[in-house]
Amino acid sequence: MVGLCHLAGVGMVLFRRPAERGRAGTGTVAAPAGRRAHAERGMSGAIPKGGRMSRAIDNLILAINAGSSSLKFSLYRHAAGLAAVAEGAIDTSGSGQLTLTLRGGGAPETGATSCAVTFLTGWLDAHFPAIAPRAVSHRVVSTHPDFAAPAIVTAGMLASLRATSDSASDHLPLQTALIETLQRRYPSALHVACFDSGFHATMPAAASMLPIPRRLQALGLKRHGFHGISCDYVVGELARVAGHKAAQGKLVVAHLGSGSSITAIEQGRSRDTTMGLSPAGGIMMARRSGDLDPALAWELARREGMDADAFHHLVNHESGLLGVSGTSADMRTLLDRQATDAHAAEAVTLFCYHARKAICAMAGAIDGLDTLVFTGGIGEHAAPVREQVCAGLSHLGVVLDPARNAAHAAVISAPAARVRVRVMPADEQRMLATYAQAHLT
Ligand SMILES: Nc1ncnc2c1ncn2[C@@H]1O[C@H](COP(=O)(O)OP(=O)(O)O)[C@@H](O)[C@H]1O
Ligand SMILES: CC(=O)OP(=O)(O)O
Ligand SMILES: [Mg+2]
Repeated sequence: MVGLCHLAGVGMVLFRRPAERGRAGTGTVAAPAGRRAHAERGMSGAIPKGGRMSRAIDNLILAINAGSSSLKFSLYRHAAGLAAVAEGAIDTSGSGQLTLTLRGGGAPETGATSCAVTFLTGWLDAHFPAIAPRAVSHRVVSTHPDFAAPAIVTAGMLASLRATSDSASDHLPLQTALIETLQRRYPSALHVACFDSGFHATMPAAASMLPIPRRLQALGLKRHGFHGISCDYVVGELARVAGHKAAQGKLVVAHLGSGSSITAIEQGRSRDTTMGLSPAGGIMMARRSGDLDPALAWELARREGMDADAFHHLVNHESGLLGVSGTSADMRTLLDRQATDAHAAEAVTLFCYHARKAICAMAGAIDGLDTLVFTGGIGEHAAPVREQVCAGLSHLGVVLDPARNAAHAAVISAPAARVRVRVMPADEQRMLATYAQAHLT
């Protein structure tokens, strides 16, 4: 399930190598920063013909987003706005070779290495050998109590992140390795850590408290939430495309990807979200179970002698779409197979049902719903999933326009529907770069 890659000076670094049958896949933050990400959108660039940018470019920001099934990166030139110079993603989900796909098309490049960090740095060296970015902005999935707002990376911060990396085992080992490697590669750059939970610091106590004894709460055990950088981006993007009033309204964001969560946002602030203490909580995901009956840990300990580490592995790596289908964690594969494979069909049905119930719960948290946004790899690309999720939400005022949904239109709700349903591409990298800009000026 898990591979190790050795990086000079970094030691053994974890990266995911799931043993999966089936096909490998392909690809308290200050609100003003969110608004800037959208106001300053510049031209979308591309690497030059011949594939190599030999001259030095000034004013670059590199944004690094290591998710649980992909390592996404964007290189921006920042001046008045953020102009993308190169954007891509390394697919880390499959059991085969790593592939890198540039945003905007082109054939995927295959890595000569099975280590995503080495592949990325090698690619950057090959295509942008002379650059010295002013900032490198890193997405960090951590629940460490000391970190919420984007901050300059320090040695102390890195040590704390490393010490707690098991709490987000799909993300933090790779993310800390990336910080260390890129610090060495770009020593003159400002390295900024952007915390995925920071956006959720505005959740009220009713949403963030766990109903456990106060003595345990005093240890800092609480619901943190994740995908906050994605949510912050969505709020800013909604303001840009639909106006301030829509962005300040009652908004539910369904970030459906390898990790999936549903978030309730009002007046641009997080009010509740499905992921909690860890990214394994909330709705069913690719390999994560989401919320379970608490008695399950006790039952498995009693019946199978399962210990804490085995339970942690079960709920993080063997469950979700993979566990229910028995064959694949990739929604594309399951949709392809559902007509002929009952377990694949059941996995899709369960995923959509969990997402639908969670949308109702999140609308309950903010007493209504004006806008529902689908984002993330599944949310952006899987029309049948959006259709199944929204079926049964008409009581909230959600009614899809089937043709618009099939076409992945920006607005997929029926014109007369009370709730506006949107599809928005996730762009955590642009948000990361915007946070870094705030540290440069
Ligand atoms: N066309 C598609 N149809 C259905 N699912 C898709 C499609 N494209 C991507 N996905 C799903 O999106 C997931 C990746 O989502 P993403 O948000 O990029 O994940 P992460 O950020 O966790 O790496 C893939 O595992 C795949 O299941
Ligand atoms: C928090 C989380 O699950 O992130 P991702 O979906 O990028 O893996
Ligand atoms: Mg992601």
